[in-house]
Amino acid sequence: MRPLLSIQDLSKSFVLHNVGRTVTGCSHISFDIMPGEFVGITGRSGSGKSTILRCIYRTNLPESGSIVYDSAAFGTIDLCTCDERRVLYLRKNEIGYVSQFLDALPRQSAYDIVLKSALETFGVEEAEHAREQTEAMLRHFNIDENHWELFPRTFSGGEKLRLNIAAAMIKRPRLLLLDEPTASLDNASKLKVRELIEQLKGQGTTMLGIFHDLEFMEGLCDKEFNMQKGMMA
Ligand SMILES: Nc1ncnc2c1ncn2[C@@H]1O[C@H](COP(=O)(O)OP(=O)(O)OP(=O)(O)O)[C@@H](O)[C@H]1O
Repeated sequence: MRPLLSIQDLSKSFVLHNVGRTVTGCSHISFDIMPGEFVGITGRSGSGKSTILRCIYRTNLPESGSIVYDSAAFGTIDLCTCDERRVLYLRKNEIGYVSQFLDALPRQSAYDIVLKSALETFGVEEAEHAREQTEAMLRHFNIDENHWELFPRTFSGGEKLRLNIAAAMIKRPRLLLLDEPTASLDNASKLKVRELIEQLKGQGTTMLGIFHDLEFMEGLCDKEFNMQKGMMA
């Protein structure tokens, strides 16, 4: 079996033109993720964890190294060098990104946020199916039906997060990137997230996650590594 994601010698630094300095994001990172695996990244604030995830999602353009992803549509593809059109396709169809922040338009209902993802997946010609899937997904992630038409700005942290995960999961990503999704959640909501991750794992989703809370990660990861000053410790 080949890895779903193979990262070799990945480095990214940021040039701060205004102060004439270069800051290391991450340096010489190498690891593999096998299909269905859950890999955890730990490390202090500023150690480079999010930089790795953002390089995979190509929010950051990697500087050197390779991120070889085994895509369903394109076969093996290097996310460091592939063209933007393919990156957008993969974001839409294969790679999901969930953070603690809800990235939604201000006046969009919870239902519409998930429906938008569903329509991107199934196409507007399958609108009825997209609606059914949206409702099933909202129920699956315990979003109260009374909340579906509300703007999620007023939602609790846990509700926003569940909505985020629902919108990401309706696309059935082959690879899910979790960027500290439990930050600022209370213990009950963290447990809920853990349950969701266990469910996703059971469904065979491959995941790479950053968590500050080591207790939370206990027994959850197949592999984990620690970051220190941009490098794998
Ligand atoms: N866009 C950017 N421009 C300049 N410097 C950046 C940028 N993004 C990250 N950095 C720097 O790169 C280093 C690694 O940041 P990164 O966000 O990867 O850390 P992290 O381990 O995820 O931290 P946290 O746990 O606080 O989110 C930090 O020193 C940070 O200031």
